[in-house]
Order: sequence, then structure tokens, then C-alpha cells
Amino acid sequence: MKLGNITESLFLKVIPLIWKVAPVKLLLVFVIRLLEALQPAVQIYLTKALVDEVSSLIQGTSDSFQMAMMILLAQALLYSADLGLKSLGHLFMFDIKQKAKYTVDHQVAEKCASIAYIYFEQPQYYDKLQRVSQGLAYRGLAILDHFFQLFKGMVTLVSLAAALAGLHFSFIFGMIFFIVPTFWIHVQLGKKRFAQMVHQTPTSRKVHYIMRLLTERESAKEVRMFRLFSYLKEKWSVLYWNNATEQYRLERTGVAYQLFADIISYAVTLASIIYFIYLSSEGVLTLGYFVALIETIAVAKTNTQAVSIHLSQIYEEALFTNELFEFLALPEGGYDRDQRPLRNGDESGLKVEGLTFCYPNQDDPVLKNISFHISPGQKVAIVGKNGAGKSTLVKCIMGLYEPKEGTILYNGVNIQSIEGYEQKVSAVFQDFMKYQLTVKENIGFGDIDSLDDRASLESAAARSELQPLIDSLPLQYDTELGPEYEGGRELSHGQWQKVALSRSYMNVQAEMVIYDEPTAALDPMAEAAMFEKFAGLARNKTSIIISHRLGSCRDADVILVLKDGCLIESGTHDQLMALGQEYAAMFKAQSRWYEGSPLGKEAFGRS
Ligand SMILES: Nc1ncnc2c1ncn2[C@@H]1O[C@H](COP(=O)(O)OP(=O)(O)OP(=O)(O)O)[C@@H](O)[C@H]1O
Repeated sequence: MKLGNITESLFLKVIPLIWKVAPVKLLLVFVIRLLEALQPAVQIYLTKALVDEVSSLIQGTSDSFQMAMMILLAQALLYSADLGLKSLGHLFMFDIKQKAKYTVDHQVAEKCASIAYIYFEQPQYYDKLQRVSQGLAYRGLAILDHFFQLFKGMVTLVSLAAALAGLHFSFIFGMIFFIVPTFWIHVQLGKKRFAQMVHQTPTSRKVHYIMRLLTERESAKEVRMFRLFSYLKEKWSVLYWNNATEQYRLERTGVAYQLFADIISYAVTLASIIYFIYLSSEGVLTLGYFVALIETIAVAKTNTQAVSIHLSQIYEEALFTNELFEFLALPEGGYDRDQRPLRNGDESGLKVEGLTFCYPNQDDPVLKNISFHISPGQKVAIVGKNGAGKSTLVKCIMGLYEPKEGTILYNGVNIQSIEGYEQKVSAVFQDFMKYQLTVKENIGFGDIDSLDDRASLESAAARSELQPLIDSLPLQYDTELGPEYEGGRELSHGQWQKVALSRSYMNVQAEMVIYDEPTAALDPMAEAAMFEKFAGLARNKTSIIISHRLGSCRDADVILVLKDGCLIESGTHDQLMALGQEYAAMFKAQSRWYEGSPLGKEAFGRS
């Protein structure tokens, strides 16, 4: 990363961002750091005056005891003021960081909500997100701290350099000898640390993932049942030590580099002290001057090291901060709006034409040249074996994925050009959310504007037969669901599915309803009721159901049969049965189970 980029990151991005959230506090911290920075030079000047006064007192050449006391008092006052400024500076910085973290977290969350859904299918996205959240919490905002410390160190050094240069110009070179090696070392280490973090991100995500498997409730059942603890712990341990060993090696290199820099800096200090002793022996320096110079060297040493460390830290933080700004600059919506084919036609309903879709980082398309038309109000079932592409197809229809080729038109318009298209579609996904929040929120999220509309909530709950369960809960609609928080009430999977269905019923404005295996966890009575209600609910809406229970698809107006990403059959149940191919074979295989055929008996090992 070039110096220009670092300055740009610091002055054009980080500081303006912080200026926006806390301008007054930022200015105050700046003033405080300036005052703090000038304090060492004044202290050294007072020390010199004090030592000279005391040495005069010892030699009996002066009776300025009062003067010495005055100087001591001034030093004490200065020291107290410095302590006060430090505490204030700390508090102001704490406040600035809280506000800046809030603002940036907020922007990251907004970005996550607005980027194309397809980003969530890419491991690189999760790697970046992890670095962004790590970088933000622990590093990004530290850049400001380093900047102020750097500023303070520089001001102190300039004030000391002015004093030393007056004595001999070579002290300026001495200071450079202090700064350059430490700076170079820390920049190199910063670069290495950043590169290491980028390359370790996938492994460290895996380490966290396996630790979650070992500790969380979701996985606890299988971990115990399959006795996975030792295997997973071993896997976690290998990955953990892979990263930890690399980090240790880098730290060891860092320590060796630092030792080298410290030796150089000590040599420079020693040379300076020898020179001061020589000047004193020549009678050029008073005792006070000598003491002040020794103190100056000590303070200069600390500050030059601090300056080089803070400079290199700014470099390192800028690498992290840049990741954050790159993340925030990801294109929203993900589609190149100018490239989108915008077609207007008079055909109503949903028309899919030549749809081909490929997941990121994969060469083979998951959906291949699919075309069909659904008229408004039609009931459509999508069936096919596992992995045939059913869920992917509905995600394309919902506008979550952009086709690689082909178009999806709704009432003749490309769905990606339709403002608020997502409100026209209501859906229940296979992996629906179990919000660890109240019943009201779990249902009301289906139409956030009606969250407080009790009548709508009750009507949605009644449609999925959920009302009796809600009535039995301690706080009814205000009962917290899920076991993760104190007082939360856990539901069965089927009950959760009813909650998800209720959520979808909230969106009464939806023109199209999509259900991806909506009854998988429901008992037969609830399933039958759901289909009865669904027929009524979806009467005026286009409805698309994915189901493996082919019996529930019999009444569909159109059944689409997918195989290996291709649409191989479409028609009514009777037409497809008459065709006698994939659908007919699947249907017959399933119906044999209900009719008690030998196939069913074999599966249970009966003769
Ligand atoms: N996020 C993803 N990234 C890459 N490939 C994926 C992703 N999701 C699904 N696939 C692949 O796409 C293909 C179709 O998956 P999809 O979930 O659409 O099938 P499906 O017909 O809904 O299956 P099921 O009946 O098991 O739910 C599968 O081969 C799957 O491996």
C-alpha cells in the first residue's frame, strides 16, 4: 500500500467519518494532544532551572530557596494539568470511538442488507465480512489513536530537536537514527501481519465454526449421538495450531527485529551521553544543562520510538481500514442496472424465458435454459429429485439471484426493473427463520407495517392453526420464542413452520406466493388443513409450491418437473401421468408406500 493511499484513507475517509459523528470532541482531543505534546519540553526547561538553582544553593552562591520552590510548584502544576488532560483525552476518545463504531457498524449492516443476495453464496464475502468486523472492532478506529499519538510525538520531538540542534546539528541525525530502523521494522511487520491475517481468514473462520459445533445447542444432539467430540476437537486443534504457529513465528521475527532496533537506539543514546560528558568536562555545560540534556535524550528516545511505532501502526491500520471502505463501496443491488434488459410486453403473469443460472465460482449451470409461463392466479407445483434446482429456480423468480442468461418477466416487465417487486412476492423458505424474539415479531415481520395490528396478526395465526398454541403461551403474542434467551419458549419444528407460514400470510398485498416445502414438518391433519386454507388464500394469487409429497400437487394447474437443472416435463397431473415418464414414475413410487406395496415392507425389513 502506497503512502498516498494511506494518507487518503486517513484524511479523506477516517477523519471525515469521525468528524461527522463527533466534531467538537475531535477538536478538543486535538487541542489536548497539542498541550500534552508541549509539556515535556517545558518540564525539561524547568528541570534545568531547578538543578541550576539547587547547585547554586549547594555551592552557597545563591539563597534563592524560594525560587527553587516556585519552580517545583510550577512543575507540580504542569504535571497535574497533564494528568487532567490525559484523563479528559481518554474520555473524549472513548466517546468518539463508541459513536464511530456505532456509525460504521450501522453502515456495514446497511450494506449487508442492500448488496445482491448472491454475495451470500460466496466464501470470499464471508472472509471479507469477518475481516471487516474484526478490523472495525479492534483495529480500524485505533488509527485515530495512533494519529493523535503520532501528532503528539512529532510536536514533542520538534520542540526537543530545536533545543538539541542548538547544541550540535549532529543530534538531528541521532534522532533520525532513532526513528528509521524502528519505523522500517514496524512497517514490515505490519505488512506481514496483514498478509497473514488475509491468508488465515478462511482457516480462522473454520476454527470458529468447529468451536461453534462443539459448543452450540443446534449441533449438541448429533455431536453426542455420533460421538463426534474427539474428532471435531482434533480437527479444531490442528487448524487452531496451524494459525497459532504461523502467528508465533511472525511474532518471533518481530521480537528479533525489535531487539536489533533497540541496540541501535541504545548505541545512539550512549554516544550522546559521552558527548555531553565531554562538553561538561570542557566547561561548556552547567550541571542543570547536563541533567536537562540527559532527560531530553530519554524523552526524545521514547518519543522517536513512539513516532515510528505510531507511523507504522497507521500504515497497518490503514490496510484494515481500507478493507472496510472497500466493503462499504460494494455495489448495491448487485445488478448493473444499465445492462438490464428492460422489456415491456402485454403478457400478464410470470414468464421465464431461456433461464440459465450458475452459482458463483462454479462452471456448470444449475439451471439450464428453462422456459415456462404462469398465468395470474394459477397454482403451480415444482417437483423433482433432490438437487434438481427447484429452490434455485424460485430464488431466481423472487429476484434474489440474477440469471446468467435469459429473462424473468412479470406482467411483461423484467423483474429486476420492477420497483418494490419483493413486496409482490410472499414466501416461506425451506430453511425459514426461527427468530429468537416474540410471537408478535415472528409473525408480524411478514408485514412490518402491521406489526402492531393485532387483528392482522390473529388472522394470519388462525390461517395456520396457530391461535390455540398462542393462547396457551404465558404472554400470548408477547411471549419470547426460542431457548436462547431467559424466559424463551421453545416450539416444535412443525410449530415453528406454522409460525413461518403465518408470517407469509401477513403479506396480504402479495400477488404471488411461493412455498418451498411448506408442509415438510407438519402433521397430516395440519398439512391437509394448510392445503385447504392455501387454496382459499391463494385464490386470487399466483402460487408456486415446491413439494416432495406429490399427492399435494395433484390439484395444481401446472406441474413443472425439473431434472438436473432442466425442465423436462410440464402439464397437469393427469397429463403427466398419461405421459408415463419421470413424474409418473415418481408418483407411482410414492403411492406404493400408501398402498402397502412390497417396496414399503422391504424398507422396514419385513417379508
Ligand atoms: N449456494 C450454493 N452454491 C453452489 N451450489 C449450490 C448452492 N445451493 C445449491 N447449489 C447446488 O445447486 C443444485 C440445485 O440445488 P437446489 O437447492 O436448487 O435443489 P433442489 O431441487 O431445491 O433440492 P432439494 O429437493 O434437495 O431441496 C444442487 O446441485 C446444489 O448442490
